[in-house]
Amino acid sequence: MPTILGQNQYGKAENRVVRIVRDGDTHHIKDLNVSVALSGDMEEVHYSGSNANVLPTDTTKNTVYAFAKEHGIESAEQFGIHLARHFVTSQDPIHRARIRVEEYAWERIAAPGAGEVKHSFVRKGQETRVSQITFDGSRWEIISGLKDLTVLNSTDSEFWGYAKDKYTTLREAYDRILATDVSARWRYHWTDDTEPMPDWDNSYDRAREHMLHAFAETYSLSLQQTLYQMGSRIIDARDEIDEIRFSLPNNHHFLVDLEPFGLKNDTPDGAVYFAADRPYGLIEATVLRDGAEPRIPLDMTNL
Ligand SMILES: O=c1[nH]c(=O)c2[nH]c(=O)[nH]c2[nH]1
Repeated sequence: MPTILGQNQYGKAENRVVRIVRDGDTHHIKDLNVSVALSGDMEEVHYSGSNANVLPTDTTKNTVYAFAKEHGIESAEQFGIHLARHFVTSQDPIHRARIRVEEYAWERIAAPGAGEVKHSFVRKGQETRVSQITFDGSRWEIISGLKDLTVLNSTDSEFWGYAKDKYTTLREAYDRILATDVSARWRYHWTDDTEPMPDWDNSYDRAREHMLHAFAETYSLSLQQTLYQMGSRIIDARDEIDEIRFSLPNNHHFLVDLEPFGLKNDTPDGAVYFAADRPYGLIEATVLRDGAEPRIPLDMTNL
């Protein structure tokens, strides 16, 4: 049976880069995990083992560190744009570069007496910022987002009126806990080098803020409804974003049956829940600007 090579890409994954800017004794830290994936005229290396078109993955790693030194890290997106442009424009056989960046946030330790410490940091335990930068020599695709942003509403959430069959045992809920670990990816309208770029950091902060406010302010009849509110709030408020996709586990909290111990656990005040970790409902959807093309992959969580 004849065979042919299908889709392929290669590069160095998970280059951990930490850059410290020392502004007198006040230091600033950027902490990234950068993955490079290149594709182009790579038939020969697969068919015959000729490496003539292969820029070594080791070189892609070195480039990440050299660029961090030479160009700095203004934002994850900007850094990815520099790298993608470099690989595609400097190597003829490379036609496409995809750079994935995870960013870990650090905050200064505030020590009693010393005020804010200028060079001691504690890693923020909250979400991880993520982005994916793709360049094919003419068009850009920038997808940014976050994962593991854990949120909880202790009221203003109901779930009832759902379809029922002979396997349905779920009790209708008129006041439940709604909790999730938000994983979101949004796609920027910007694709063309000649157009002004968004302010990536500001856009991230605003998108995160809109999403949290919508989560807090929505009186929820389902996690699906809350998801749509979170997405549409961002699309309405941020012109630079055309599409946003969410993957939201429903982190179930079940009231514990304490009847065996003669304890009633049916009042909202002091109610005791079992926080289950699995199985969980998984609610996923994309919210689009009207007319925009859906481009964020359905299974986006490793992106
Ligand atoms: O917000 C929810 N959406 C569902 O689709 C669902 N299904 C379920 O069992 N509980 C919930 N909650």
